[in-house]
Formats: sequence, C-alpha cells, structure tokens
Amino acid sequence: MTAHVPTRPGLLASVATLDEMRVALSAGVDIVDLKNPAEGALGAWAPDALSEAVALWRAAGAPGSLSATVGDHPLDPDLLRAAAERTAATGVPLVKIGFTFGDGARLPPVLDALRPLARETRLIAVLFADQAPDFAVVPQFAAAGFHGVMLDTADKAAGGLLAHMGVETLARFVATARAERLITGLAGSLKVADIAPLAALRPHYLGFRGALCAEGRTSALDPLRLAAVRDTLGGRILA
Ligand SMILES: O=C[C@H](O)COP(=O)(O)O
Repeated sequence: MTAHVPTRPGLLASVATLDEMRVALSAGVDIVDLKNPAEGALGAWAPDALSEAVALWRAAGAPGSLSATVGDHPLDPDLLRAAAERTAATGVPLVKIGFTFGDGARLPPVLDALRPLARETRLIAVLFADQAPDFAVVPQFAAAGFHGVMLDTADKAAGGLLAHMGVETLARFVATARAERLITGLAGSLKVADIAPLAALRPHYLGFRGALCAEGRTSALDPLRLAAVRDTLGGRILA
C-alpha cells in the first residue's frame, strides 16, 4: 500500500474470527481488518488470535494488507502505547488506534508516547465522525510518524458516517490528510449506496463491517454481502 492517490478506494473488511478472515481473503479484499465488533467500535482480538491471523495471512502470500484495532481506550499515553505495542508485537503490519478528544491538549503526550512505535510499525489514527473531531489534529499525526488517518463512527446506533458529516466536510478531511501524505480511510456503518459518493472523494479505502453481515455488525460475515460490496467497489486495487 502506498500513499499515491488511488483511482478508486480499496476495500477494508473487518472480520471477527479466523473463519471470517478466510472468507475475506477468498473474496480478495484489500485490507483484512481484525476487529471484535462485540467489544465496541475498535474492539480488539486477543494477542494469540492476532498471531494466528498473521500466520494465516503470510501463508496465503500476504495479499493486500492486514490491520488490527487496539481496543477502545481513553486518551491516555500509557494505555494507548501498551495496547498498540501489544498489537504490533504480533506482526500485524497496520495498527489502528482510536483517538477520542475532549481536551486537545491531551493529544501531544499521547503522540510522544507512540512516536517510537511509529518508526517500526504503520500506525493508523482513527477519528470518530460522531465526536466532531477537529481536522487541525491531522498534521500532528503526520508529524508523529503515523502512516494514515481514517474516520469511523463510535456509536454504531447513531447513524452512519454521512449522517454526521456531509460530503464537503469529508472532502476536506481527505484533502487535509492527503496534503500530509497520509493514507486515508472512511468508515462508519457504510452501506452499498454510500460507496459512489464516498469513492468520488478518492480516499485510499472504505471500511465496512455492518453491511457485510446479515443481522448487524456483531452477527456473522455474509459472503454474498461481502461480494456485493467488493463488486460495487470494483475488486482489489491496493498492492
Ligand atoms: O473499520 C471499519 C469498521 O469496522 C466499520 O464498521 P461498521 O461498518 O459496522 O461501522
């Protein structure tokens, strides 16, 4: 995966089990995202399961990329560094870390704590559209050595990404991240109908979970729904 601007977004599919991961690999998704949806927006897999997933991904020829979420944590330097280091130690190449804001002054010490890890592992900052993030923080992630930044939603019962931010605001987010040479992603209860307006903004990837499942994001991945999202996006594009 590179920071060039793609002609269309890749597909990030969040999976909850190794069996779901196999389905996602067979479907040719661009980023297999290891996440436990039952544990919240950024619920984490156990480290042993992450290691198994890394082994499975490598055995499959390491197609596309592999990401994992570190869990939902407050904006605390020690907690976030420990969670990110634990995740990176399993060999997952992309580590997604959620940032919840209230007091912007609390971000710099957290970024200082993550800076050493960012030199060794590709870190993705996840901001939550339903928490009205200030995009002025995006350059701070770039300066700390992050690889990418994405938007998601924290409260999955409160509507999808486009219910919280209009297309113009999202375009500003993508442009801000792109100017910092960060990989960009958009997610948050996205549906097939959201793909066209969001793809037009040219983020690097769109992230999905709920739309891939028959009965909500904590139910099992449905291969047919996954195929429908993949086909609407147009197949794999990220190397
Ligand atoms: O990283 C992407 C998320 O897993 C998206 O989940 P969602 O589509 O259920 O909001």
